[in-house]
Amino acid sequence: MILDVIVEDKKKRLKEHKARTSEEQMKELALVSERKSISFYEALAKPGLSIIGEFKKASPSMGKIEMTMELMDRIDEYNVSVDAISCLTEEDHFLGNTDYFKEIRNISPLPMIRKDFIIDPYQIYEAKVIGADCILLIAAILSDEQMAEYYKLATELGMDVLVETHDEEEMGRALKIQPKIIGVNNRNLKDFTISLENTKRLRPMVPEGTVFVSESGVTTNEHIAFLKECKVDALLIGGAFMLSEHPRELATEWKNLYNEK
Ligand SMILES: O=P(O)(O)OC[C@@H](O)[C@@H](O)c1c[nH]c2ccccc12
Repeated sequence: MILDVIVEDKKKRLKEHKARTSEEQMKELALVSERKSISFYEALAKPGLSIIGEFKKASPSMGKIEMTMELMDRIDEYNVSVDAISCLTEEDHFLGNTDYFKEIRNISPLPMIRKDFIIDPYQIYEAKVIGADCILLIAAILSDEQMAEYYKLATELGMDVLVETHDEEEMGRALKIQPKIIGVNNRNLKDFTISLENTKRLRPMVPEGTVFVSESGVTTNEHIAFLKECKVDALLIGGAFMLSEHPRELATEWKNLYNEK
């Protein structure tokens, strides 16, 4: 199963990272970091649809993504049309890294989420050090204890957390920690099939006041209309923006479509 492969590769990468900067050092760097986080939560909680625009160079489902524009130009467009940025830092399957993250951090005033497969507190300290405002915790790869512990650690470091779920069981486990932001991934990370029905099915489980994010597979106006019926607070969109030569227009069009009465 691909998710297992990604997590195994992550463990190897983690060893490399720890060999360069020890956990003790990374923790110290995180604790002395003076950067004040920008609220990811607020960016999504405000009235109307919010969009998290993602930057990624590849993915297991899309393969290597041909760049339709320079990184700078893309982020300039995101800066004026979306509410937050997601940047993949996973190296082996998404060709991400922490340097891209920092590069984007330097040219964007928007809150940013570090998108990775977090399985160790080290990555949370590292997220803080590279300037992340939020981290992703994927219920499918974490125990209840890990989810609770990592959520707390990120919060203590001043970051928000997007807890990602994919089915009822994961949603039930995630809700136990009462996260401020919860996401439903429409893509099954075990076999990559996409179903927006996931959002529809799990949406009623989420208590009012919790920010709800629908993630992945959003590519058409029909999808936007469908998700509007589900009443989401935010969408996480990657592929459609990466393949577009005009991500700003697309984001603006979809927001207008969603927000019109
Ligand atoms: O490119 P898409 O289908 O618009 O999806 C974006 C985002 O939801 C997806 O990249 C994602 C959602 N959860 C993840 C967990 C790990 C890696 C990637 C992801």
